[in-house]
Amino acid sequence: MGEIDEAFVQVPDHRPKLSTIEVDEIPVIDLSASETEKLAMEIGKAVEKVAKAFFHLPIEEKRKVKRDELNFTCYHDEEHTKNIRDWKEVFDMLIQEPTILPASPDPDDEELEATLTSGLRIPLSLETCLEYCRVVEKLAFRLLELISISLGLAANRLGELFKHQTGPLRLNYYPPCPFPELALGVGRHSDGGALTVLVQDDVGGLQIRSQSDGEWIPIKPILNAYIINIGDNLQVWSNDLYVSAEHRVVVNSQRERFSIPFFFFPSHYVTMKPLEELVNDKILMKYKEYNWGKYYVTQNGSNYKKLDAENVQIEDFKDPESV
Ligand SMILES: O=C(O)CCC(=O)C(=O)O
Ligand SMILES: [Fe+2]
Repeated sequence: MGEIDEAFVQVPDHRPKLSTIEVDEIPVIDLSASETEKLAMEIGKAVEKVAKAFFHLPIEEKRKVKRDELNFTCYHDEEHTKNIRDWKEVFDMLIQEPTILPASPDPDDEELEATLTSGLRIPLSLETCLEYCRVVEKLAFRLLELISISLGLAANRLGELFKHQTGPLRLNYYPPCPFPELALGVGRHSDGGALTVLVQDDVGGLQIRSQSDGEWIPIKPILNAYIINIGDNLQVWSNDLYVSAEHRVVVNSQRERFSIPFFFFPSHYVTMKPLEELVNDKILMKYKEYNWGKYYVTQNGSNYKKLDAENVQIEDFKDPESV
């Protein structure tokens, strides 16, 4: 079986227990009143086929479209979450045509860069993926409306921040792993944006950390259901009324696994801070403000490889005065 590369090995506290409990704690919401979800599911199946065909290409072919520190789309097989290498391969493409982002993480550099996904020359059907994005973004806007209303805000309050959304669609591929007790497909993290709309196949492996006792709860695959993750942006905007979900992926030695997260990120110029409507003299802002575009670009550049220090995260903006 050989030896595992040290870069993949989790510290003992974060190694997965392979016999996990089965629970039904995750709420399931039926939004099937419109055709949008049905259509998204159908195109989603086509995207899964596209992903399978791409990841089964020889590694040399995939590496021809490999990302680097400056261009953070396309193929990547060296992502480090919390500084440990993930047992996975990914393909990222930006959703908005074009997507506008800061050209560099440097706070003084005001240059912007526009990326057109459909212009890429890639052995993968980008049109199918972009068609899927157009349908899923309708679902994401609808979810944002429901969340805005739940916070006592106007229905379009959050959606307005996504006029020039910056998120990627990601294709995740987890090859079988001979060391599933030592490595993780994705290490523990919460998603950086507002919402993630995730489709997983029937293999299973996604786990979410219970807020009450810290246990890892497996998210059982449900046919034709999306998993919706609350991301860090909603935690900041809602001043901790919504909490981003910590999750990870365990791998197995038998079956490969595919998943497709759609990351819904706001416009690059959005200033991240708790919404004014949700704070007052008594409820203080729990986060200091920061610019979304620079934060995102900084985080992406550093996920690229192993670093000396941990990646930038929302905890870095927690206001010590408010806790
Ligand atoms: O593969 C999954 O189920 C989840 C992947 C994930 O958490 C991510 O890509 O951020
Ligand atoms: Fe995630």
